[in-house]
Amino acid sequence: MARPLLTTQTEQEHSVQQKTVGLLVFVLRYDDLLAADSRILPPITREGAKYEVGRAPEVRPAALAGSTLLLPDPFVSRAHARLVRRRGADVLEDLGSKLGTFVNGERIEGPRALVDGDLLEIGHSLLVYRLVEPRVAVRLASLPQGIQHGPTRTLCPELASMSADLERIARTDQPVLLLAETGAGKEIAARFVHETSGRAGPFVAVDCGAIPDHLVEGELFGHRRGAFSGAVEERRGRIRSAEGGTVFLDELGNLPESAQASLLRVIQEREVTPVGGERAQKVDVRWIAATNEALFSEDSRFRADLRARLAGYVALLPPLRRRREDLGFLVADILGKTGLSSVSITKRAARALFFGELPGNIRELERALSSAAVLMGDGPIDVQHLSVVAARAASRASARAEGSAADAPPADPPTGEPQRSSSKRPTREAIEAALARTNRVQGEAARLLGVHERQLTRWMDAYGIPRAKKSSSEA
Ligand SMILES: Nc1ncnc2c1ncn2[C@@H]1O[C@H](COP(=O)(O)OP(=O)(O)OP(=O)(O)O)[C@@H](O)[C@H]1O
Repeated sequence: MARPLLTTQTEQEHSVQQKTVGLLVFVLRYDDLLAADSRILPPITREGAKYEVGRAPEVRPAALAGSTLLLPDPFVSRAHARLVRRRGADVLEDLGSKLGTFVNGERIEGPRALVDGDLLEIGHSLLVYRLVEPRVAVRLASLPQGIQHGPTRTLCPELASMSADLERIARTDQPVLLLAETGAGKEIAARFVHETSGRAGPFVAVDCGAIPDHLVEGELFGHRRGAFSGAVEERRGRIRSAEGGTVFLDELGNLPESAQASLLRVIQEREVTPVGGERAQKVDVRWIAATNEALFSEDSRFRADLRARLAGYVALLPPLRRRREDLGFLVADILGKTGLSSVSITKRAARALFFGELPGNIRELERALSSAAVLMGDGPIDVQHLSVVAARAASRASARAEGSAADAPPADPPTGEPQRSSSKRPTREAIEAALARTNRVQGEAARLLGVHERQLTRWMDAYGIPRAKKSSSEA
């Protein structure tokens, strides 16, 4: 039969997919959140090839045995589902399993072509489907347990390649600029660069948003005794304290304009003049900066020349919702710190926590799991133990009722797009809801509301809302 000239949308999607390879990642089992046995499964690359998904006879890491993908999960049927490569797409079918096969929380009734980022539930196992370029698939499939990224491993293709780049860049003296949403792991990445750099000096973190404007220069560059009222003794300043090591400028977007000019000189000249001092002092430091602001947008107030100096290597770290394949390692890392020997989670709670947006990223996951681990008693973690999920639902409902900006979805990582900003003052309740949602961290609340932190502070002052924490490290 002659092929129609016009292809259907599905066929067009498939032809796009042919340039990519589908990777199935076993992420975690709801019954054992401490297992940390996430792994990338061998990809199906040949047209018509298939594998069946079934229950492993014993508890062992998920693996392909012959043409069967064996999952170490008693809730998986012996012959549960089938994955077939058909016309360039990976198609998932349920094989009449007892508990069904779910994609993004919906039970599949017929064959379902998978798309990038799909979340699969088979029994009590969570898997993520990712589409990647063939050369990335080959590399990742040869490292099924992921690559090291700071304290944990990553299976996320984008982060894995960024992490490999960061490791190479770390050994040079190139400055690194980390762009990511709040709580997405910027400081973890900065420490990773410092630790792999081989630099003998310390890692000194400076939260540029947490220091009052008039003290920033003294804090960074140090000061002579008597340089200003209150300067009762001489201070080296953070930059000189990092001699031979790394200065991590966190929340760079909040650095006051006057300090931006002075910092530019320090980076260019590699010397620091303390406030009130006359002689410049040589410094040898590596610069890493991080921000969740759109520094590259045209209307950014940030100095372009300083940005250019700090942007030796720019890493756009993915938010947690774009790296759900790492949930298994992250969850095991976070819960490992609680000292518990076993932790499980109900399907309902797992969906509420792992399938949601998580605007506070890893920090939000960390807080949610740490408090759930306390509240669950003998377990498992259920929805009522996840106060963050309930708080978000309540805040959404109240924001909807107020018609306020607090209901806005989380922003994507800074891409150079101008940020949303609103000069219209939200209601007092919307501001309170944003503060409650972010555990009263002002920077994060401002981001939720789509405004600069200073704007939020002005609104809080106008309503008489007590000042909150500038950063989460004050928690
Ligand atoms: N791989 C990991 N394992 C366990 N916890 C992690 C991991 N990565 C990050 N975290 C935790 O998540 C939280 C946020 O990480 P981090 O401070 O690096 O994010 P950030 O992007 O710098 O946040 P902010 O924007 O608020 O400065 C921290 O409490 C950190 O300990």
